[in-house]
Amino acid sequence: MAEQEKDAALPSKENFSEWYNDLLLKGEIMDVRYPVKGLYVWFPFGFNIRRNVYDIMRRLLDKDHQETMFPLLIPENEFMKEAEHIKGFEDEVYWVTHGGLTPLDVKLALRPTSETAIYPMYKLWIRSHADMPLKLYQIVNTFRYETKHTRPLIRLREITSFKEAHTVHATWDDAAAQVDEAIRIYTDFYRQLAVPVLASKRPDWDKFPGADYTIATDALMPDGKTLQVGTAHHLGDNFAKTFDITYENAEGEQVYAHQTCYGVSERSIAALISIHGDDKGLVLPPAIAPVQVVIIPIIFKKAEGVLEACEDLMSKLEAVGIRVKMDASDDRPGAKYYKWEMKGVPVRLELGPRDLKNNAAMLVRRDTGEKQQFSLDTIVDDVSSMLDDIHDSLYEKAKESVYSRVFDCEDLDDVKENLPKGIAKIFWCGNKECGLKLEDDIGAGILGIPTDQEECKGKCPVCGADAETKVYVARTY
Ligand SMILES: Nc1ncnc2c1ncn2[C@@H]1O[C@H](COS(=O)(=O)NC(=O)[C@@H](N)CS)[C@@H](O)[C@H]1O
Ligand SMILES: [Zn+2]
Repeated sequence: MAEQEKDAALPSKENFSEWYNDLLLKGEIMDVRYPVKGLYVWFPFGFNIRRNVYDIMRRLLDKDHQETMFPLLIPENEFMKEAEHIKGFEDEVYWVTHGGLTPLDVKLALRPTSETAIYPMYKLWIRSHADMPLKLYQIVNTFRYETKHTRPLIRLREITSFKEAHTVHATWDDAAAQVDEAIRIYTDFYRQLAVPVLASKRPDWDKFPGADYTIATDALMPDGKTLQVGTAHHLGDNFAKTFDITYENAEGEQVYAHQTCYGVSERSIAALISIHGDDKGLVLPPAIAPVQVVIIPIIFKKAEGVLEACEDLMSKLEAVGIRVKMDASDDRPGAKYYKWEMKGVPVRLELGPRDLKNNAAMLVRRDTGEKQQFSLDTIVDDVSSMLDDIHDSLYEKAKESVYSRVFDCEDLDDVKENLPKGIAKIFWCGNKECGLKLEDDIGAGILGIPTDQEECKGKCPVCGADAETKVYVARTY
């Protein structure tokens, strides 16, 4: 790792963009120095976070999904089948045209997402009711020739951690229920990352190409912009008609199946780093921290049993499944504190000769900096409950930060005044021209109709017609 960049201090989180980019290096998350635009390299520490994050996703999905893997390369004739879908991806798809020096007779798309790789196989696998609901997912890399500003973890050209689920159902309603279940799973997934998300139904012009409708989960970033961190799409029978995915119904007729797909990427990691980090570096929710406790032995001339006591503590903590590391290097304690704070280790345990004499150790919380002595007799339970407290307080703080930046607005001036700070809620009559004019006028996007929207009456700020819904609007990544 290039040491020189790591020495300068981390910029303040006030200048979020510089802080974020510098932290990806100092926190050993991703190295942006790979010589292809939009492609980045995972440092092992960052990759360890990724593994913990996707273990949570797998635990949630494996309850009633199965994981599999489809090919990366999609033949042009399959890719070009779904008209809507092509329109959505034709200027983003990478093509493979040669095998070695030999031009391919059929050029192959690098999957930007995998509907057109998977659904020709679903056609072969779906025969009858008994084959549904089919719920498969894969965690793969996908490729999109993004023309907007690329950013590590946020907007990549190779999405390295694309979790895509693709389900098949007998009816439109069954698929609609699955879309709701997908959003429930995502909300739970993000709760475990201590990241609050707002779910809303995207306006029609912003739905996934080829879908009936899209429900998205957005996270609110420190700079007041929202990041779309997960989406679930009701595909109706659009793709089933294109790929001829049918099953025999009770009356013996062949009917088209109904489908959903839903995806999350490494944006999940961008959100947790951005929302919880501070001016000293990463602040990692314990559930995904590669190191949950770092033990720092405070040694003077003679070790006086400190090292042995630390080793003993380490094995006790490991025995209850806590991820613990001891830093017995000959760095000064202050340098050690700086290093492990930068890497977001939730709890630091300090143990010196005096502590040993008092049969105690010092626990320091990374999120609040609070220091407190605990008896060595109860320290394992104290560490476990401290890790739970850290998660809960990170989540409460993050929720508070979101709610304080969602502004219920009466008119467009109100919206414009509040947009730099976060999300605005404003009435909208629902028709497209008003929506596009609204977006144009405020220079921000309509995120959509909140899924937890209660009935309300008002006037569309553009045309004055009656409106029954308020929508979230925000500047977005
Ligand atoms: N270029 C990108 N870099 C990082 N994440 C991305 C990128 N493009 C999309 N994503 C993430 O991937 C999620 C799913 O992408 S998507 O286009 O909305 N949906 C699909 O591709 C569907 N096939 C569901 S898997 C998005 O919600 C967003 O969080
Ligand atoms: Zn209107």
